[in-house]
Amino acid sequence: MTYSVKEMFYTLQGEGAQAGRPAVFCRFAGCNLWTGREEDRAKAVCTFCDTDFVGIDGEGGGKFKTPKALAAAARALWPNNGTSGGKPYVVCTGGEPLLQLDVLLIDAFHAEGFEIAVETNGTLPAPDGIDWICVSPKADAEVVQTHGHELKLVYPQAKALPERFAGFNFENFYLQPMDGLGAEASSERLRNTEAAVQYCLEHPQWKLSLQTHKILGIP
Ligand SMILES: C[S@@+](CC[C@H](N)C(=O)[O-])C[C@H]1O[C@@H](n2cnc3c(N)ncnc32)[C@H](O)[C@@H]1O
Ligand SMILES: Nc1nc2[nH]cc(C(=O)O)c2c(=O)[nH]1
Ligand code: SF4
Ligand SMILES: [Mg+2]
Repeated sequence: MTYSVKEMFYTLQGEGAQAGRPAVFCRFAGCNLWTGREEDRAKAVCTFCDTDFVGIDGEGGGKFKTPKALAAAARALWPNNGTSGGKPYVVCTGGEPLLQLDVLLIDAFHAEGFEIAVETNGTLPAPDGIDWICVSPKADAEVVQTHGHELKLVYPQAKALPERFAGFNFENFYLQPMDGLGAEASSERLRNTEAAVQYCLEHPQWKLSLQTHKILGIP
């Protein structure tokens, strides 16, 4: 199959249990919970998305005709072609990466030496072979991927209380404060961060995930 990638870049994982780890981000185009068009946001299943995943026009983006071509392009972004120490790490995100990430691409990433992580909304089952599965549930979408390495709930979502997911089979449970989108974004982020801190303190199964790349001003 042909893979449609919005952008691909090398940065630090900003969120969750792997925050601070150098990673190639592969942002697949398209999502099953929102078209990505602002005029459709209010009636979408997922309404708070902070990401542009439409098209293939970003840095490092494009159409990749084979798994090998995409994996090689990702590997070319790793410093010194992998002789610099550290296991090459690719984070597949989007959009919704599980619309496109298949076993052939997983095999191709592994053949390039990558450890593979995925950031998914959990509405599609993850294929075998992914090394790190992060599920981020959305209030109005049923989660079918109920096991993995981290569950990272954007908080607060009125119809997705943490209690709904606390019994799922994950190694780590995170609350990530919802970032605002409009003019009041920074005051909303602060208010949501305070609420998330309070919830974690009262329910220590849960840890706080900050979007540290936004704080640092890196991609
Ligand atoms: C853009 S999504 C792409 C991957 C996948 N579609 C998903 O939702 O997990 C990447 C991460 O950003 C989170 N996210 C999206 N919008 C956010 C916002 N406004 N504030 C905080 N986190 C957000 C998502 O919940 C997810 O954990
Ligand atoms: N630095 C950085 N870390 C991230 N972790 C998850 C991201 C995402 O958009 O999926 C993301 C992102 O866009 N940038
Ligand atoms: S599911 Fe993920 S990519 Fe899709 S709209 Fe929501 S946050 Fe954005
Ligand atoms: Mg992001």
